[in-house]
Amino acid sequence: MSKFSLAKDKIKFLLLEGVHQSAIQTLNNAGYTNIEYLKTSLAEPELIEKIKDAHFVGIRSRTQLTSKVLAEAEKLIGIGCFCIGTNQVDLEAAQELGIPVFNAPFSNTRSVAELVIGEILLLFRRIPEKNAKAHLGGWDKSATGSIEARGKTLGIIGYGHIGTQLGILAETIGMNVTFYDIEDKLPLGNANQVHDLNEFLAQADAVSLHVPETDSTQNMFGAEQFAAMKDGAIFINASRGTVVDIDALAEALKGDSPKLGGAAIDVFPVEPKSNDEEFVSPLRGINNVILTPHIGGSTLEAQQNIGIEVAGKFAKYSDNGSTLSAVNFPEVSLPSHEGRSRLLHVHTNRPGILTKINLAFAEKGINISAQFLQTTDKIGYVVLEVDSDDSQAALDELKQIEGTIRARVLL
Ligand SMILES: NC(=O)C1=CN([C@@H]2O[C@H](COP(=O)(O)OP(=O)(O)OC[C@H]3O[C@@H](n4cnc5c(N)ncnc54)[C@H](O)[C@@H]3O)[C@@H](O)[C@H]2O)C=CC1
Ligand SMILES: O=C(O)C(=O)COP(=O)(O)O
Repeated sequence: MSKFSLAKDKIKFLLLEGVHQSAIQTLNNAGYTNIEYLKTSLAEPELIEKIKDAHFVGIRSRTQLTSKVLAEAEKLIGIGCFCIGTNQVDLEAAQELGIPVFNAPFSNTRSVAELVIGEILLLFRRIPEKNAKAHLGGWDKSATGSIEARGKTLGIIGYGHIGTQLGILAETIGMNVTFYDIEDKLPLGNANQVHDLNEFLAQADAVSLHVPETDSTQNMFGAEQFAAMKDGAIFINASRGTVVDIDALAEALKGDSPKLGGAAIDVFPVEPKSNDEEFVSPLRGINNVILTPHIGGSTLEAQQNIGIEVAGKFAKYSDNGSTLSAVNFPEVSLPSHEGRSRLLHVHTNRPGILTKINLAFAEKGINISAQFLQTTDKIGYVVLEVDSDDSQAALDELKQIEGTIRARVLL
């Protein structure tokens, strides 16, 4: 093993937020054993301390990987979000540092869709309210305000992986499904896309949000949107807390004749940093409101599959340089590379880099046996294969190329 490629047991993985043990198993199976595992997220100072010697870091939705933290992560080569959302990572800063960010775009989607179906049924029957009364010794046997889901309209905002599955499940219990999305989407089943948000809101008996946290979704739902909903409709948010104006939501749920019939909220603009911290919210104590601690994707099945998926992406990137499905990085899917050395080169995307590499190698008599290139607007990612005897010379040449962000060799 050469000095310029780390042995597998020297490659350090820092896994935070109690990711499933399947992640450790997957890494072990791939030969990676140097793993630090923590059940919690870390506040910035501790995170900076811990991340300094990590080559890979695995997080869930809580850990904030800001540009400041990333700047301190001198050895970091890969980030894994063991969840769907990647808004907790400064993706651009990671890209500029040549660090791919992976996530698990599918594994917990069914869990979220199932939870929302359950919540729709419970809210339509006013179960949260009746359940709370029964626990206090009350007996509210009444049909007032209780309705069936059959024949009602579910309006889904964000018709992606979760929204589409939710729509299919809702149709199986007899609901009509409409959706609102900034993109034109293929409607599944009998779903119907409505392009005007106000028209969409006026039709729906239940509105459920399934958009990512982006600039366009920040506070996209506020007083104006609640006012445009049907009287007595229910509202569900299991996407991100920043999408909804929480005070406006509280207003729409309060009073003697509230605008909304109920709500189920899983995500909040400010969430406790650990299970020991108090949950503070203007929604506490309001009738017919289900509050859950960001557990939409927290099922055993989802967590196990996510562990395998993201750890598998780490291993493929570390072993072969494959970046397939990275969210901030040129995607290259590569076979294993027996008998040859593979060089990975990340550079700022500018014309002529490949020519420079080829010229430099030709001058040194280094034969390139395979070459892969992918680019985004800002960076390019070249993977080259050379004879193992040439790998050190090739790496030295790559590091000299102007615009190089990172270069490393896999043996
Ligand atoms: N509560 C929880 O535990 C979980 C929450 N999530 C959240 O759910 C989000 C959605 O997940 P997926 O369905 O897998 O994402 P996705 O990327 O498959 O779908 C998102 C959809 O929203 C649409 N969209 C984006 N901006 C929009 C806007 N301004 N207005 C209307 N539509 C817009 C997109 O075009 C896309 O169709 C994730 O980004 C994550 O933040 C995901 C998993 C678990
Ligand atoms: O997958 C997502 O985006 C989620 O919000 C789930 O986050 P978590 O892994 O439960 O912290």
